Amino acid sequence: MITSDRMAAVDVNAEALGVPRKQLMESSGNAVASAVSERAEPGSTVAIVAGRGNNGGDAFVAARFLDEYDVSVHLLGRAETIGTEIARENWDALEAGDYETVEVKDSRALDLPDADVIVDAMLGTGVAGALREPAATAARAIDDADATVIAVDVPSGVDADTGEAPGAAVEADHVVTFHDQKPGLTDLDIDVTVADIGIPEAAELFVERGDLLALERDPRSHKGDHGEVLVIGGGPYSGAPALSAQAAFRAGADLVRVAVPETIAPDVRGFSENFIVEPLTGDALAPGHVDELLELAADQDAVLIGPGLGDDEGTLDAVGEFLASYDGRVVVDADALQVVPEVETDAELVCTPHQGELRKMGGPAADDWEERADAVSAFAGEIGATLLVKGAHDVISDGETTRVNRTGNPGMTVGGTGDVLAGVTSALVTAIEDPVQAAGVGAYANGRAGDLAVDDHGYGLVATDLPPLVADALWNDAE
Ligand SMILES: NC(=O)C1=CN([C@@H]2O[C@H](COP(=O)(O)OP(=O)(O)OC[C@H]3O[C@@H](n4cnc5c(N)ncnc54)[C@H](O)[C@@H]3O)[C@@H](O)[C@H]2O)[C@H](O)CC1
Ligand SMILES: [K+]
Repeated sequence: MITSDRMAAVDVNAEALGVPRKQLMESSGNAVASAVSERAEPGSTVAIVAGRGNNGGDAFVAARFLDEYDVSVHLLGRAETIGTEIARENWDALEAGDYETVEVKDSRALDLPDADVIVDAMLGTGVAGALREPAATAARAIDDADATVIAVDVPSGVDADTGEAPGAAVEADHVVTFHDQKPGLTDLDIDVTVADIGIPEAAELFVERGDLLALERDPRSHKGDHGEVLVIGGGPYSGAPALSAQAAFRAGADLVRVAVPETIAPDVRGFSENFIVEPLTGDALAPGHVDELLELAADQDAVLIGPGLGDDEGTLDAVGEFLASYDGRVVVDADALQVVPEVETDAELVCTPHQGELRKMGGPAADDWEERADAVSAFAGEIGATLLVKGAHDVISDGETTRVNRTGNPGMTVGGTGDVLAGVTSALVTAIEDPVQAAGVGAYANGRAGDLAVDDHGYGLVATDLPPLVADALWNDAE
């Protein structure tokens, strides 16, 4: 089962891993042609009704595999409005190959032949809202026709994730969907074929640039929409909470508050004028601070607890009490991690241990990353948290979904890069709904930033190089 957002990411990841989209479209088109030939004898009349996106593109490819049929392709619009290069190339190939193609100027002009099979290739996962004209009238014309209707990927007008049709929709007899079943198709009592179109398993497992699509922002958003983060840290160390806070900004947080013991508050303030520093009495986090922290955390979108806390007993008690009473999203890092296995909490935990900290949490040790992926998935399920286990290959899992990140380099063993990753992740869990995807993008961006830093500084990179490069990795790194 795969949602259309994840499908879009996997599609781009496949391309990043060397499988061209054009090849995916060829495979999709081939699968559609197979579905036609399983339901109609050669010589039958096949009418293809195509939209101007890649859903239509799939059917242009299918037409080329249906030479033994009497095929006509009806494009809803003019060829020059075809929206993607690969669909346009496939349309041009039809015209060059003397296939029967019709550009339907408007819905009144759709003149379907008396067909044995109609292929519905108007819209797939790109549909947004109720069907607009001419697709709406075309959908009714398809339903009124006395033909077997085969839908490409999703019946046009149906939302692939919910199965709902806010407006007109094609009632298909059969759907050929690609790569994996779509949630919205399972409730429709229609016969569905899931066609393998050559997307490698790696495109779902490895975090690649397709996963950055999850960060696309609604243009109508406004201040505060993109994450208010509270960082709880410091005590013996002031650099760690400051680095995490800076990293949270660079990963898109709108507001960052930093709650640190008053003894280091001036240092943290000195690090950047962007933070709102909330001084805590004394020189270390203590149980007496918990109520104040819960108040501060109440209207935040995420909390990060751990950077630079130190591990004296009172501090760890305070972490346990905070987690036991908080029910929002919390990224837990560094010394706070050891508290997690013993604490009962309603909070949604995202833990970011390195392998040594994972063992201290009672987690598995496994050198080989594939073994580690399975072991981390099992442990994440056991403790009911999302784990991001750092390593040459970072492993991210919540026990259900497991991702692996391969960006980064040995230069990143320098102190502080973990504080940056924790800060980045605390901002991303406010922007990306699924914590596994958020942590995966966090690991990817942190590693990419490290790779960009090595380009500038070799292995002389330091953690403070990373935060600005994280922003580059997230927003300026399109290949
Ligand atoms: N993901 C994969 O691995 C592959 C997907 N393929 C096919 O591509 C489509 C998705 O293509 P896309 O171009 O993103 O969108 P669509 O073609 O589904 O639709 C876009 C098209 O429709 C217009 N439109 C959007 N909303 C409406 C509306 N409410 N009413 C009318 N028209 C609408 C929009 O303007 C565009 O013109 C996927 O389903 C697969 O079939 C790849 O080819 C194979 C791999
Ligand atoms: K369709």
